Amino acid sequence: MAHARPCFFLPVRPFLSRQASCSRILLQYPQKACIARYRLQSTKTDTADPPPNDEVVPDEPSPDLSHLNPPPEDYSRFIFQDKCRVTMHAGSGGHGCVSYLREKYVEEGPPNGGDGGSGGGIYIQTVEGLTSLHKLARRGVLRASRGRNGQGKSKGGKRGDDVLIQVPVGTVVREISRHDPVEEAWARIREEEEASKVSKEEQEMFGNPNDLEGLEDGPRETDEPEFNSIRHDRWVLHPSSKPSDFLMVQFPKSYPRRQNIAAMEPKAPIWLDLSKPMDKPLLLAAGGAGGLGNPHFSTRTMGRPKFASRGEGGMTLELDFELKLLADVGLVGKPNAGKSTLLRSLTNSRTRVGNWEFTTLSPHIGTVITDDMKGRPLVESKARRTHFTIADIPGLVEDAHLDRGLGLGFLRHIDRAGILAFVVDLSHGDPVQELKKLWHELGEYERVRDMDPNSAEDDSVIDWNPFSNEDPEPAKNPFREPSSVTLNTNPDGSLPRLMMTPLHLKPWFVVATKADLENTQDQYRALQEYLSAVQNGLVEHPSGHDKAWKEKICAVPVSARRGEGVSRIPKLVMELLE
Ligand SMILES: Nc1nc2c(ncn2[C@@H]2O[C@H](COP(=O)(O)OP(=O)(O)OP(=O)(O)O)[C@@H](O)[C@H]2O)c(=O)[nH]1
Ligand SMILES: [Mg+2]
Repeated sequence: MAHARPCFFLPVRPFLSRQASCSRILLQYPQKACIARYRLQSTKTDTADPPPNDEVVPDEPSPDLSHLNPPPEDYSRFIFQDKCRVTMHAGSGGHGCVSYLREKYVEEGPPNGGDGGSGGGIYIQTVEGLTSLHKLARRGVLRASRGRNGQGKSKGGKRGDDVLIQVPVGTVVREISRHDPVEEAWARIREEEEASKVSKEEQEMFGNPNDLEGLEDGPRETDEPEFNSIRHDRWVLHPSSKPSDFLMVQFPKSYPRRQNIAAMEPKAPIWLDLSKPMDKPLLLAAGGAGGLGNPHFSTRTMGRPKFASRGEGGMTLELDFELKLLADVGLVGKPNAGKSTLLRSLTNSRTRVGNWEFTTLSPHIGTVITDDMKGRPLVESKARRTHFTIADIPGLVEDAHLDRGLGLGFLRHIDRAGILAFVVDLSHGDPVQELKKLWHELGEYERVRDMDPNSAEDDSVIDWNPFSNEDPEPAKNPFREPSSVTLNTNPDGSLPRLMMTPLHLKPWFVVATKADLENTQDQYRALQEYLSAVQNGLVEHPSGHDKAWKEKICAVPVSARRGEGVSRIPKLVMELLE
């Protein structure tokens, strides 16, 4: 029996060969093919070219020049934000529930309203790998969710979801303002107690309470039960109840409550210096405590209370976040000096390079790996470090302190750098004068920084150490005042000061770039002579300080574009890091 042959009609497209589809793309976008060919050619010719100036530049294998002098389409957009302000709302607590047991043959069951869930808290954690605050800045307002209300059958409400803020290592968090409903309620209660104390004293003295003024304010629930004013902001009433039901009800004194974890909050006002990665989050603001269900208020005289308490409001914090990048080496130089090219030649960074000023508009960090990933160091050092980081910031122009160019704002990112590397262009102007001008701008930056009113508050900075095993001091009073918690204080109770080494005391060296260009030897020689004179104390230190660091000042001639001479820099940095 003959079988009918199955016949399939398949679309032709999926069977098009890969080569055919590629050629179709090339037809559609001919410029792409050109770019690819250009890349191939440029790599070939660049590697074949010998360096023109062999005297200054040490012999080294020439790397792929397209990496150090990249074509424009190689640039990746880098969104960077180093400052932002964010408002955060901790969740408020859910309300307690008014309910009673309902069962067959139980006519008037006991109260069984559940407690409200507590509100979600706000936590912060530093994470390695993050480099910018732009994600946080984009959010603007953060809200932790509210706790759910309690339910009948003694069911407690679900607690609100927390908010975790992840920030880069090196973020400084400062409080701008806070609105804490619990704290405000306590302040009101204290005021009322003061006022009632004064009124009692006056009653005793004059014996005429009718003459007194201003004593009607505030909750007087226990004093005058027959004229109860129901405080709806504190109590949830049974839905079927009428105000007249509460005429004879004596409401208990209700004090604002906090969650127990609120004792872990840092002292107000918040000032945190998060300079290390944290393995667990730190609580910034605990959510409001949940309200209590009606069983909490049953007494011998009132077995079935018709009310439950409301949840507490959550705290609102307005915080300022500032990122101070933590790099071991900070590159300081004029625009177009070749800082970014140097960073690219030393690291895998993809910082933008261009032959015009202000190519770099935001700081970039690159990491130099100094071991071969097999435990063997490529650079011998006593410090046994396997890597160090370099920060490239936008160039400094003359009179940057007068807000010329991009100003001095970015210099705060090299505030914490252990070593300063001055990048001077040998092919453009006098490198000695360039170096002096850069030091002058650094001095001006320090002067402006110290004049900053915020720096006066440095005493209150908490350099939070996530690795310390000491727990924050427990609160003595459960209804604590904000100042009762201290975090990582010194034994004498004072807060540790955030230490910033003055810039002139930091080790520094000079990177003389563009040494491959013609007529740069004389400039380099003059620079070297000047630096040895500074080291021997024959001329004034360019910072103008007598006690400035001048132990091992040197200049490294490099052609960052060809990647030549740059291998001296990791060795030098490792020596200085020791
Ligand atoms: N010949 C030569 N050119 C270099 C060298 N280093 C950098 N350049 C060129 O100098 C120009 C500026 O380099 P960048 O690395 O962007 O300079 P920059 O200091 O980062 O500039 P800004 O970001 O504006 O501050 C680019 O065209 C580089 O190719 C070098 O060693 N030799
Ligand atoms: Mg640059």
